Amino acid sequence: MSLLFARKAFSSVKLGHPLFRSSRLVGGCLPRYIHSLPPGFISDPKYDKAVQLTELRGVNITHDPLLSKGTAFSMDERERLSIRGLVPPRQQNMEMQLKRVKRNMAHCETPLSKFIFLNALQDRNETLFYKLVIDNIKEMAGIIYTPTVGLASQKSHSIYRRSRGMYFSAQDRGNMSAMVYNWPHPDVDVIVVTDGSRILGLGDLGANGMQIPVGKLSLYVAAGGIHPRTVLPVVLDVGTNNQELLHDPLYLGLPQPRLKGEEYYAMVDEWVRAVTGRWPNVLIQFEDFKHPHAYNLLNKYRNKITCFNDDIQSTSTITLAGILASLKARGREQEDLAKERIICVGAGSAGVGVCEGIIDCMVTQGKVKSREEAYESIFMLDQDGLLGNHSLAMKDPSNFHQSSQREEPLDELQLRYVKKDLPDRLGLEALVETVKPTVILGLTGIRGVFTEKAIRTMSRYQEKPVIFPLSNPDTHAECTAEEAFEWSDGRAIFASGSPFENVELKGGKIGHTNQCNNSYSFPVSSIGIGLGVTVSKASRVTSTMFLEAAKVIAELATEDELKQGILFPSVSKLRDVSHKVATRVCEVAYTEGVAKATLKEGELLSDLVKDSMYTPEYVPLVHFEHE
Ligand SMILES: NC(=O)C1=CN([C@@H]2O[C@H](COP(=O)(O)OP(=O)(O)OC[C@H]3O[C@@H](n4cnc5c(N)ncnc54)[C@H](O)[C@@H]3O)[C@@H](O)[C@H]2O)C=CC1
Ligand SMILES: CC(=O)C(=O)O
Ligand SMILES: [Mg+2]
Repeated sequence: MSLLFARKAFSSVKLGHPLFRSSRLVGGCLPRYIHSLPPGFISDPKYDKAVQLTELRGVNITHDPLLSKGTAFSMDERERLSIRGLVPPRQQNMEMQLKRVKRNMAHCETPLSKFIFLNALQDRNETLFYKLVIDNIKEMAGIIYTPTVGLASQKSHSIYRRSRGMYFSAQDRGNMSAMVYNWPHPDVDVIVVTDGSRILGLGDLGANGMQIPVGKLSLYVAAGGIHPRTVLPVVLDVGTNNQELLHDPLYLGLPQPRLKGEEYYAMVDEWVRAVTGRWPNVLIQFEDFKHPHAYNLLNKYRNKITCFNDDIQSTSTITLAGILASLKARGREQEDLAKERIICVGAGSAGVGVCEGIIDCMVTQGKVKSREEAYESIFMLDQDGLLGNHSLAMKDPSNFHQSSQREEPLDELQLRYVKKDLPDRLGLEALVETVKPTVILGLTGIRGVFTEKAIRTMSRYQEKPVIFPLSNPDTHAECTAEEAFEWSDGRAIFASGSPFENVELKGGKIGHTNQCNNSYSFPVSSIGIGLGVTVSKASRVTSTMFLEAAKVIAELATEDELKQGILFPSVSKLRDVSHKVATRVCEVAYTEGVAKATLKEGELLSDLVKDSMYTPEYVPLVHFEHE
């Protein structure tokens, strides 16, 4: 089909035509692209690849980041799409554009200025942005995501340039089902939503929290191959209790205290109804909701819509994968998970979520008689110390955490972890001496919680202590990589939520650091899961998907890597790993009967996933007339 013919052929295509709603409908004669074409794309044998349809012309194209190619528009496109004269005369390819972008970025002196630079690029030309991010993923992820995204969130109202995503505020109650139609793209596959109440370990940042959904979805696209046209970052602005923001005239969210109780849940409910009303198959990822809202919302919606909570469920996947891989690295069997003694410091959404995933795995391995027995392996602390037996507390005050008395009673989930034979509020250092843990996890958001004494004591009992300070950003990690290696005499198996450089050890050895983060680790967990759910059009996100994803990830590091304390495969395999995780998640979706995508006879799930993955490349633009 020539372009001329394409133009004629599509001149009668109306918006609302199935072509614009589902790429599958064009697939019958175009098997290679059956699943991969996003709405508005069609295969053109002349190019042996997809072409993108647009009814726009001129600046409406050059100013649209999803359509723009900057200086790379072909002469033919400039002619046909009324772009001639609107961009400089010389056509350049993407390689040349990348050279310019990198050179300009090198002038940015701080991580925040790099963040602003990349944001601006994303707002001009998403294809080029994603090409840059994918080709330089390690460097770029630290800017568009943690740690820099933390600082960008704190300063979001000061550095604001242009809006991305959608805000639904308490003022919008009653209007949300109409408002969702303000989003210009007809198909949305993935929404990441936050209420800004617990942004990384930085606390309540209100509407500034938008940077997190934006950053996570950028990684979804770059690492997971979800099409950028089908993702939607959202903030639910229910107010903020952050006094500094409330008193800052530049703050862009509602300057009012957070909604509470029924009012809060009613607003979330209205929003869920609005988005699922317009996009019934959308995957909703709840992100950075404070405890107990995080669990309450997950429990309310997990069996009704396609959703999951990233902090609770995917953190569990990646942490479990890290622990399983560490077992191999320590010369033990993965099936011996139940023999581990794990201290988890932090009893919030992430801490409890991670530990529940570990318990699920112990139970499926069949080495414990009951779920209750599995809980015996995990010791959980909050800011007041161990969740222990209240009647044993305070016999020897020197052993106890010196902080305030626990204000809230433990909730149903935390109560599962109470140790009846250990005193309540036992401090970390005394607990480490008592329990001699093999693994210590930090999910508190508090820098310095892993003290020198705690780590040195742990290292006395363990040849290779597994030390995971998982809080973000790096300034809020429970300990640094240097500290972990120094206090363990270089023997730690180390993983953190935000990236830390490898540490030079005595004798020229290297202390390898791993990044264990729900959305960005080598590999990714939520992204692989999200891709699998989207491709299979799963109606529910099930616990088995998270567990199976962990098992896939735990198998990926090579023997040699494991010996060096490297738990996850190298960055160069990032997209391969997303592909593997997504394929396994699809298998689970079909096995559990929640997949809705119809498979063609003989079609392999791994091909289905591969064909669905977005790659940033310029595709020919074809104009069609809207009748
Ligand atoms: N690496 C990763 O992929 C992820 C990391 N996180 C990090 O985990 C942290 C916590 O997140 P959530 O559980 O959602 O927050 P949350 O607010 O629900 O829970 C925080 C918990 O830490 C406890 N805590 C606070 N200060 C403490 C102290 N000094 N000692 C011991 N416990 C203390 C609190 O009592 C609470 O139980 C955040 O910093 C976040 O960045 C969260 C999700 C994913
Ligand atoms: C990584 C992440 O989701 C968090 O720190 O909240
Ligand atoms: Mg999070």
